[in-house]
Amino acid sequence: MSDTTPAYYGADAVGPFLTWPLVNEAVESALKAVVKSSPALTAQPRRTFTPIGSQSVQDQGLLLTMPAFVGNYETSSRGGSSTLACKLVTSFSGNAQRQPPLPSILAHVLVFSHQTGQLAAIMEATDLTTRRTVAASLVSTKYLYFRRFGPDAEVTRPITVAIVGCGVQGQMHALAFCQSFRVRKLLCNNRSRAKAEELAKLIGLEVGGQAVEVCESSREACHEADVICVATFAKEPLIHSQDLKPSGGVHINAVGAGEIHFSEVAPSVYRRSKVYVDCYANAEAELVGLPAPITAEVGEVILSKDYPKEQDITVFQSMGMASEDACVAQAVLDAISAGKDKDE
Ligand SMILES: NC(=O)C1=CN([C@@H]2O[C@H](COP(=O)(O)OP(=O)(O)OC[C@H]3O[C@@H](n4cnc5c(N)ncnc54)[C@H](O)[C@@H]3O)[C@@H](O)[C@H]2O)C=CC1
Ligand SMILES: O=C([O-])C1=[NH+]CCC1
Repeated sequence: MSDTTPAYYGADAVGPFLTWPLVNEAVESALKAVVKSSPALTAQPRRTFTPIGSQSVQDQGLLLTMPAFVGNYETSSRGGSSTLACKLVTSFSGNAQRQPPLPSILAHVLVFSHQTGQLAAIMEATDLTTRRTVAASLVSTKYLYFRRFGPDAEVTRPITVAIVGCGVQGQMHALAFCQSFRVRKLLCNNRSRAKAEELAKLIGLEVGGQAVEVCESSREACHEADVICVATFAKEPLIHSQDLKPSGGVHINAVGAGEIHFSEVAPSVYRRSKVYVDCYANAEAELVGLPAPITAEVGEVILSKDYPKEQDITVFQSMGMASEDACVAQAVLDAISAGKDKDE
């Protein structure tokens, strides 16, 4: 009888495989796979939210279950690939205040054989979640911002980036944007100044080569930014229309805010913007009340090459989707197996 015990991969085993080329490619595949006209076969039922009620707002938490099957999607290493997975992720926004602090978002992904349904692996996915979310912002910025200026703009065009919210997501966005694009200036703002200062120091140590400023307000951070990444739990808007560069030509990655994804950005911004999402089906359920129509899915833009105009204000309303986790987890598993095959 064959051994049916699933393999367990902890954070240390997964971490070395979460390189930007691997994660970006898997996330771009997922963004394209969910588009209706895509040749990939995707089933991504609505994710469930289980609220964990408590008297204290700080202690409130959520458990999300996120299943996805992505069949016959393109990868550079294997041609057509398929994946069946379910991510279990919790969101406890008070965790950062605990002693010692814990991440607000904690996750595992279960990866199944799409041929037999057997559970093949359980993978720690906290860092995977952070990186795939950042990758969705990187890919969106490439196609929704840079490509409006030409085919090589993501390599040649210098940009000023604002980071609003310098927690786990904000830090990883700052690092990845500075490492992936020509960032001439990085402007950091956080509710508590100490975290923005911590991030400025980290960027100086890890990247260097760009000016880094700590800003007292989100307005100060955003007023000259070409690209803005906002990742907080704020229920009230942090970015207003008058905070943006008067000339337009701004892209916002709206990443955070927990249950109401769009609360960080003011209606005044949405009303002037073209809004893009990772997936229509999730948007229908999770963006009820969004103060603007949705222009397209990011994957539609990648496939159609119908890029925004130079002076447009664009918002990537990132919700996070299970297909991204499934494609990244599968790519990590494939890389682990390829490494094992080489050793044998
Ligand atoms: N779109 C997606 O795929 C994903 C989105 N997220 C979301 O990203 C957001 C940030 O997550 P993490 O960085 O992991 O959390 P974190 O707890 O590490 O960082 C949150 C940051 O936001 C700031 N903040 C919290 N509440 C605030 C408020 N009311 N006003 C201003 N600033 C506030 C905190 O000072 C902290 O620096 C959350 O809303 C989370 O749900 C997380 C994972 C995936
Ligand atoms: O997609 C995801 O994993 C999450 N979105 C919001 C919290 C976690």
